[in-house]
Amino acid sequence: MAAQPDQLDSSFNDLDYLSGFGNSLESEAIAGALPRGQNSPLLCPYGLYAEQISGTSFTAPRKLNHRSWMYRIKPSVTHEPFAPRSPSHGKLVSEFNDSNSVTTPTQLRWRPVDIPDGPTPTDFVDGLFTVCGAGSSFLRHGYAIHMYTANKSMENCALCNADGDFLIVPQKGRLWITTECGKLHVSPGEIAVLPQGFRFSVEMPDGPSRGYVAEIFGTHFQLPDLGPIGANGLAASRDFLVPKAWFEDGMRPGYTIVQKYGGELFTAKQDFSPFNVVAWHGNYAPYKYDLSKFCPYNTVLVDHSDPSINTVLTAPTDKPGVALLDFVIFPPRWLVAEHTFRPPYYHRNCMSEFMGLIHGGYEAKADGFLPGGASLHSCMTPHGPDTKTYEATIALGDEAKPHKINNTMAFMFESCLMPRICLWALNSPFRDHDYYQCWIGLKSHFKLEDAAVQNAQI
Ligand SMILES: O=C(O)Cc1cc(O)ccc1O
Ligand SMILES: [Fe+2]
Repeated sequence: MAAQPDQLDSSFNDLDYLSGFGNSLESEAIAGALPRGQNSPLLCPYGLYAEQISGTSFTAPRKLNHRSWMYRIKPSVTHEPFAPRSPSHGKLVSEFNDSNSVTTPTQLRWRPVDIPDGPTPTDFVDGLFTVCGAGSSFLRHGYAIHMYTANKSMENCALCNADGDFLIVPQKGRLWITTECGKLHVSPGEIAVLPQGFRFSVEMPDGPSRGYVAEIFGTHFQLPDLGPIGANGLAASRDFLVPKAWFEDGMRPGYTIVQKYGGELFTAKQDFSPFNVVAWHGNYAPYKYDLSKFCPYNTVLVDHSDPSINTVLTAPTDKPGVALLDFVIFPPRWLVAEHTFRPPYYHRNCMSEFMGLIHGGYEAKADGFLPGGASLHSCMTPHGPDTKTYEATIALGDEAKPHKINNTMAFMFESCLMPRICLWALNSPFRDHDYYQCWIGLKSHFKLEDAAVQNAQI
């Protein structure tokens, strides 16, 4: 059969996906496995069990309602009782308070955290640690920002996050994620969203791996409105890829389900794989997105656009225009503004900004912000370009020609909630305690003589 245009695309190299954001989709690993005309027949095709997963309350308005139906070999309830995981994890937080985190308005920056090597291999679950966050998964309002460093695949176990949705940003090493809806292959430069409640298992085919995770409680990611931009631009719905049904049958003795519930981990044993869904349909499913597909917008005459112009996904609050968490990127793009200071402006923001770097450099920092590193500028904490960036920009002056920033992919998790910081992050050996030095050298360019000359001319 001749190759379809989509199959020539590099994302389709290995796996085939469904596409679209928030669509109602359906997929059968075996033809005829999806019941027709109803969701819950007395007997499902092939003797499968019908099971619904709800991502919103049953009564959520239709445009916000998320649910899917899975047709599986055994229902997911077929397991022994949950018990606290031993050893307990200890570095995951889902309700931020003074027993597990502290608060500081200081500008924070971290070098990339070392990836474990040597005799104690670490998988995605053990390698995940909370950096900061706010609110509570119990109260269904808030977020947590985690990072992971790991070097081995999860074996005979799956994670289920009852607390919220994970938005995973791999920085080093691919992630092969098996989910109940099927498989996702995610490379650095792509992101994956694992919505609340889905069971998934992460393989690390490249060994040592590192990345960032934003977790949101009580809501889901949406595509941002485009307003006057129009009907196209930024992230296109068709570029979001959803797995096709994939299942495994047979016994898997000692299989462990790890349930993250209220920031704590619980385990339950079962003797079969949770990835036993032969067919599914609905609009609640994991997905991935390749950031290089993003169509960025920017100023074409003067001044610097606010970073919201490049929002990939947004998790809303009930207040219009106020995000629980925006995922914003700073992709390769042309800078063309005339008589304009082109790097990010100096600013204080009522929202809090956590930033990471996937590869390359970041336009506001000449040094010290490295791929795999991170920074946090909390609510109203001043920040902006470092001294080197400021001086280099001014030195170039008005002669700056249109210029393309290449080989870069920085991102920001921006939230209206003020983050508390976990002590292991604040006291981390990777914390850059000299971060403030990058601005200390900013000197006054104020020339009172110019005012005197002008005043004399009046
Ligand atoms: O602080 C940052 O580097 C992120 C950022 C970038 C930008 O172009 C404008 C505002 C902003 O907060
Ligand atoms: Fe900022």
